[in-house]
Amino acid sequence: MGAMMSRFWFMLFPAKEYKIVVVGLDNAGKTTTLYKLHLGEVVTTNPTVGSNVEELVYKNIRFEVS
Ligand SMILES: Nc1nc2c(ncn2[C@@H]2O[C@H](COP(=O)(O)OP(=O)(O)OP(=O)(O)O)[C@@H](O)[C@H]2O)c(=O)[nH]1
Ligand SMILES: [Mg+2]
Repeated sequence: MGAMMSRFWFMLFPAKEYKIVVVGLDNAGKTTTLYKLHLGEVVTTNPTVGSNVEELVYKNIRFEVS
């Protein structure tokens, strides 16, 4: 029921979408910040090879953060 209501809500009021690219020096905390926003907790990280991409939803706004 909740999932159906949620789908109906997003059909009526589609989420705005933004793409955000986070850049910074090595070891600056980019991955830590991304996963804190995504998971709500501080995770143990390793130096990123390539990039991390996650989708976050905040106040009906969808962010693709990489
Ligand atoms: N003290 C402190 N340490 C942090 C903070 N944010 C991240 N760190 C630590 O800094 C180190 C590097 O964090 P990452 O998130 O991996 O940094 P990054 O910018 O993604 O690094 P690269 O992927 O190598 O470019 C980790 O040991 C984190 O635990 C912070 O706000 N305070
Ligand atoms: Mg990283």
